Amino acid sequence: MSRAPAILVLEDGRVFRGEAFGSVGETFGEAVFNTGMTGYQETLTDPSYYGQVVAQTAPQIGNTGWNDEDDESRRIWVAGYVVRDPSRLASNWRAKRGLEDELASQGVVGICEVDTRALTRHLREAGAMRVGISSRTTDAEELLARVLASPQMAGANHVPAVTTAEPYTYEAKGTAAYTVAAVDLGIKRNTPRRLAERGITTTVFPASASVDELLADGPDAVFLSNGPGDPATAGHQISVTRELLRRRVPVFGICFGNQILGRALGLDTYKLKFGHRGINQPVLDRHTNKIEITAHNHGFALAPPESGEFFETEFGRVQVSHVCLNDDVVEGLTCLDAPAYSVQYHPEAAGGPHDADYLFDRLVELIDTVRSNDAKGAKADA
Ligand SMILES: NC(=O)CC[C@H](N)C(=O)O
Repeated sequence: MSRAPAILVLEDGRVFRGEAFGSVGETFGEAVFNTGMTGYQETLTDPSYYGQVVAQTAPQIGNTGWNDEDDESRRIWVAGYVVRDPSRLASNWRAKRGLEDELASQGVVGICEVDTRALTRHLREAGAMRVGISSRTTDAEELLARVLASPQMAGANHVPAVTTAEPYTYEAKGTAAYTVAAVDLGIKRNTPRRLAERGITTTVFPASASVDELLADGPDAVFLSNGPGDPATAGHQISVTRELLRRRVPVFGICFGNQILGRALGLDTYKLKFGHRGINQPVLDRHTNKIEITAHNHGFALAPPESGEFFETEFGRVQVSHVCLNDDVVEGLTCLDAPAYSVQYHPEAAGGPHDADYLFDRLVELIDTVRSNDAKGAKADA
């Protein structure tokens, strides 16, 4: 297959030359790398990647084609895609078409035949930065000028671009025992699916939903999803979360949701040098002292509290309940005096291992505890 020449230019001037992959054109975003050996369809359709140009460190991508089941949302969200060697064959019983056809039909600009190992090592050394990919020009200087004029990830509010316009409901499987209101900051389909398996009916709300809208049908808990952009821009959701904490509504947050809960509890967020993106990140759960292998996709993180594992907030004591064993990054919070907890990674996986699935069981346990305390309280009042 003959391909047009393409170039990739990083904002520090480093240039990689390759060939056009997917749509022919030009695109800009934050250059990041994902280390997953599998799961490229889920990666491409994860709304948390909005605004990012994703390089896959696995050398050959596309082997299992594209199917009709594994999309994690309604479309591909990455700003651009970088691979070493596109598979010439799509071989899987579920494949409906090839990866490149899908990229082209969704207008996603990519580049292949790039030394993704050298690119990744460069990003690890120099940190995540802006990048441009073009199959319209081969002039690196000209593209660099446009890269330098493109927007930064720090300070980016990308949630409005990915959130649902209208609320929708995902029904529980079997007996419906619980209801959850989910704030869609860029939710992946596997989350309501995981909740449904536990008898939870989930209503997914636009990110702009107010506390009253979220609580109108009396849900048992509120879920804060993953999502793209800088958590420092999520002021509305942070104040919604503070109100939920005040009203003692159970809250569970993942990824962006963990950053929102943390900020609502008074912690700061900061940008990691190059982030965590992959499906084999070791995390310690301090509740059980067990290590789980987890799926990550985050470029920001919660700043560790000065007091260490435990810290005091206006909502009571909080524990840093999960930490990443590669670099000690805060990976989860548990409120000890309020019904709220969160993790920085992806218990819904897709792609990735299922070690963290227990976190959805914890939500059911939390709701049951709150329900039985409420029942006791009502009895005591009577
Ligand atoms: N997957 C996510 O929710 C990512 C959260 C946030 N956008 C970050 O990069 O850290």
